[in-house]
Amino acid sequence: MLHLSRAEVDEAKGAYDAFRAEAARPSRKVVYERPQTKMESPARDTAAVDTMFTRRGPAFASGSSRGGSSVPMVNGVPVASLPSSAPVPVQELPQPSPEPVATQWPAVKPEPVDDHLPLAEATRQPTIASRARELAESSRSRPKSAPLPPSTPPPPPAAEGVLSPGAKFQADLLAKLGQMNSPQSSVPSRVTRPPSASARSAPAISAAVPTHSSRNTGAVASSSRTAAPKPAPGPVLGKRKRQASSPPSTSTGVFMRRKRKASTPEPELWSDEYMVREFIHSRSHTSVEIVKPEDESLDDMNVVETPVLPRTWRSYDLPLSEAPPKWTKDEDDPRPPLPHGLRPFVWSKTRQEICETLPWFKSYQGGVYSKGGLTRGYLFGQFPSPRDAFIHDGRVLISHGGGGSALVDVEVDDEDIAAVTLAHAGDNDHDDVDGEKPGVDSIDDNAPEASTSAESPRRPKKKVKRALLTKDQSARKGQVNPLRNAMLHQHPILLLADKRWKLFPYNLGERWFVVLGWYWIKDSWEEPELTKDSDKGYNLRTKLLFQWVDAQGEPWWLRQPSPARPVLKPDPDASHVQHPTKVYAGFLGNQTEDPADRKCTKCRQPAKAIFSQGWMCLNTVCQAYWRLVDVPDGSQPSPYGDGMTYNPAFVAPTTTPQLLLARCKVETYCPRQPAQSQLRGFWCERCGKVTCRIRWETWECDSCKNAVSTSMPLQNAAALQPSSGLAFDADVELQEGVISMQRYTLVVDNEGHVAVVHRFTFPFNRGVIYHIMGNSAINAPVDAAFAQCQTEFAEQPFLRRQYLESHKTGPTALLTQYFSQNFGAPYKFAAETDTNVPFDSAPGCIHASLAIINGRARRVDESTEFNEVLVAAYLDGQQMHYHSDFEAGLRDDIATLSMGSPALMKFRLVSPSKGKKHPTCLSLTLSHGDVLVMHGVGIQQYYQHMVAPAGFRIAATARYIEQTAPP
Ligand SMILES: O=C(O)CCC(=O)C(=O)O
Ligand SMILES: [Fe+2]
Repeated sequence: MLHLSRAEVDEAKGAYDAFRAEAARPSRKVVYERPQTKMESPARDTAAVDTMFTRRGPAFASGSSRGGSSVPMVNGVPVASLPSSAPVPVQELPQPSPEPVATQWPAVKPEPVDDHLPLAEATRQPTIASRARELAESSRSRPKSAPLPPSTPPPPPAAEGVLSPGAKFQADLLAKLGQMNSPQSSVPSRVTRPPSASARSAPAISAAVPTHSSRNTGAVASSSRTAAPKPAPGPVLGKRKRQASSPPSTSTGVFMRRKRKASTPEPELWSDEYMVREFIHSRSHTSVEIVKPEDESLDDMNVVETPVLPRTWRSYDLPLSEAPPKWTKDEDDPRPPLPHGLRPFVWSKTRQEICETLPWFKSYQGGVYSKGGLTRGYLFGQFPSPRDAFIHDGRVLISHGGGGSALVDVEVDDEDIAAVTLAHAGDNDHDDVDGEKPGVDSIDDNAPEASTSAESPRRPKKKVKRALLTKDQSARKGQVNPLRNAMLHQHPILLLADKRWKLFPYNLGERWFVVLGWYWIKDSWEEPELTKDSDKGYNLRTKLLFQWVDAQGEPWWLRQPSPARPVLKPDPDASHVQHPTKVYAGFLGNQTEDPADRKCTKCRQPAKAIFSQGWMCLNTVCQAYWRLVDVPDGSQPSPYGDGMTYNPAFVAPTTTPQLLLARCKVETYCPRQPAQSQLRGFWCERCGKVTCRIRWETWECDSCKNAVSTSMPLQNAAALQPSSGLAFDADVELQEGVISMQRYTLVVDNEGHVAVVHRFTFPFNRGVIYHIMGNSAINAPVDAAFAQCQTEFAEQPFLRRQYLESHKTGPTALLTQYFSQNFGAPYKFAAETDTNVPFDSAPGCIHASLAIINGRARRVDESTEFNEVLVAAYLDGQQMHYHSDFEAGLRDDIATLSMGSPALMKFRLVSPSKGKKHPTCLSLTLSHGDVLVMHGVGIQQYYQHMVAPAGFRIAATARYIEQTAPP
C-alpha cells in the first residue's frame, strides 16, 4: 500500500482548499488511495516472435509452432485492402488560426483534407460535414421531426497559460505523485482525480466522464419534438431506486461500477478529512479518485448494467454505405504523392524494421504497443472506426482503442439499415492491447472484400465484409487501460501510420510505415457501435483524441523540406506556441464552467459537448448514455450517430501541458547511430529509412545504401568452458517409450585423445543422438575455427539474416533472428537460400569446421559423409525455435559443431495439433567444442528440436543432401 505522507496530504489539502474556496462551496475533502499494482504488460506476441526463430517450412506446420495463426502479421494478416467499416469521416472543421505558429519552419499547409481525399468523393460517401448540412437543412424544412441543429457554439477561450486553482491543484498533486514514484518504475504513478463534479464549479476531471470546457449556450432541449420514435424500454438491469434519505451522489461512473460489484477494497481511511483510495479497475489499471464522502451513495442513480439505445439510433451508429474502392497498388491510391522534398523523419517498408529499431513500437501485430501498463506507440491502420478524424492538418487526431474487431458479413440494403451476420467473429479477434499482441485492426485483410450472395427478392441486399467491433472496448475490460493510463499520467505517445491509413492526406508510396511524431492523449470517451452479438445491441468503442506535442515544431508533412531531425526536449518557450483556441477539453477539464448546466439529468454525471449537436451523457452505465442532455427521449434527434459533427471547441488544439513535456525524456524519436544494441535496426539520417540489421558485417540502409560497419568484439575461446559432461535431462511420456542413455568415452583423434559421449537411443527405432563432448585436450582446432569464423565473417559478406520463405515480401516480410549462410550443396528450408555458396568459394573456417565434424562423427558412424554446412550465428538473446530437419533428400546423419557460448538444446515430440504441445523429452547443454550427431530420419519425423544459446554462438551444421532429391 502506498501512502501519501502527512506533509504531502497537508500540502494537497492546502491546494485543494484554495480550489474549493474559489468554488465558494464549503465541503469536506477526501482523498482515496488504493494499493499499487504491478502493471507489467505481458509479452503478447510470442507466437510472432516464435516464427522468427523457426526455420522449417509449411510441410512441418502441424508439428511446429509455425502454424498459420502464429505468423505475425500486420493488422491481422498481409493486407490487400478491405472495405473499412466506415466511410472516411472527413471533417470540415475550422483550420487553425492563420497566425503563423511559432516555429523555425514556415508552415506549408496542405490543401483542405477533403481535397486530398478524393476517396470520399469517389465513393460518394457522405462526410460527417455533409450529413450535418443535410440534417441542418431538413431541420429547417421539418422543424418538428428533424434532428436538432448544431447548437453548441465554441466556448469562450480559457485564459491562456493560466491554470485555474483546480488545475493547479491537479498539476501539483500529479507532480507530487510523480516525484514519489521512481522515474524508472514501470508502475505508473497514481492517477488523481479532482473533487467530484458535485462541486458546482469543481474541475470535473474524470477519466470516465471528463467534462468539456466549452459552455453550451445553445438550447438543445425541445420537448415539442415528437417525430422521433420513443426508445424501447429494453431490459434494464440493476436499476436503482432513489431513496429519499440519500444525498445526491456525484461519484464517477467508474466509482459506481466499483461499488456495484462490491469488489473494490474498502477505502483506507487514514485521516478524518483526507484519505486516498486507489481503484483497481483491472490487474493492470489503477487510479486514484478524489470525491466527497457523500458521493459514495449510489442510491439515487439511474444506473443500469446495459443502457438500451433506441433501435433507430443503433442502426445508424455504423454508416453502412458502400465501402471505399480497394486499392492495393500505389497507382490506385487516389491521394496525391508527398510534395517534392517532404519526407518523414522515420519510415520503413516492413513492420519488423520499425519494431527492431524504435523502442517505442515493438508490436508485430496490432496497432498498440504498451509496456509497463502505459501505451508507448500507436499505429494507425487501414480500418478507421466511425468518426475517426484528421483535424487541424493532423495536429488533432481522433481514433479508437484497440481490440475486439473482427471481419463480419454485413448485409446492406437501400436504406442502409444493417443486418449483421457474425460470420467470422473471433477468427481474427485479437483483443489484447497491453503488450505486443494485436490491438487495433486485427483484421484478416486477405478476406474477400464483398460478395453478393443472399439476394432478397423484395429488397436487394448486398453482403459486404466490414470490420466490426465484436467486444466491448470498455475501460472496465482493461483492454484500453494502457491508453487511458498514458492519458491520465500525461505520457507522450509516438504515433505511426500505415500507408493505408486513409485519413492521411498523401500517398506515401514505398513507405509502408511512417512515424508521425509525438502526441498526447487529451481525451477519451466511449461510443456505442452496432453489433448483433451483444445483448445490448452494441459494443462500446473507446475513442481517443490525440494532440500533437508542441515542442516538436510543425508536423513534418507541413514543413519545408529540411534534413533536420525533429527534436523533442522540454522547451521553456513552448508556451509561446500560439493556437487559435485555448480550451482544455479533456482530462484537465475546464475549470471555469458551472457543471450544473451540463450534467446528465439521469445520472447527474458531467456531460460532454464532443459533438456540435449538444451535450451528451457519456456515462456508459446510465440510462441516458449517448443521449443529449436535457432532451426528452422522444425528442432526441434520430438518426444520431451518423450525422454528428465535432464541436470545434472540443477539437481545438491546446497547449501541451508542461507536465507532459517534462516527461518527454527523449530528445528525438530517431534512434541514435550506430545502434547501441547489435540487434537494433539502423536509422538512416540521409533518407529516414529504418532497416533491420540484415548483414553480419555492416548496418546498411537498403534504400539509399548508406552504411555503417559493425565492430563486433572478438570472443576468445579461452574464456569458454568445455562441456561438464553431465548436463542432460531425459524424460518421455510413457506411451511414447523411453529414451535410454549410455555414457562412454571414445578416442577422437590420432593422438589417442578421448571424449565423453552420451548416446541417447530413442524408442521404436526412431534414431540415436550422439553427444560428443569437447574438452581442453581436443578443443584446440575448435578454438582456431571459432576465431577464424569471427575474422572471416567480419571481413566477407557471408552471414545475413534470411527472409522466411512464407514472409518474403511486403510489409509483413520477416527475417529470421539469427544470421546464417549455407555452404556446399543447396539446402532448402524455411528461410531464403538464394545466396548458397559452393564449397570451393567458402571461407577457410567452413573447411576447418567440416574437418572437425567429420573427425568426430566418423568415430560414431564411419560411413558418415557430408556435402553441406549451414552456419548459424546467434547474437545475445537470439535462438532457433522448435523445428525438424525433415526436408526431402536428407540422409540419416545431421551433425552440429558448437562454438562459443553454451546453448540449451531441447527435444519434444511433434505436436499433434496446433494447440497441443508435447513437453520436452530431452534437454542437453551444448558447450564450446561439442559435436551433436542426430542419426536416423525418425528423430526428425517424430521429434522437433530447438536451440537457445546463452550468448554469442556459432553453430556449423553438416548434412548430406541428395542432389537429385525431388523439390
Ligand atoms: O544451432 C544449433 O546448434 C542447431 C542448428 C540446427 O538445428 C539446424 O541448423 O537445423
Ligand atoms: Fe535443426
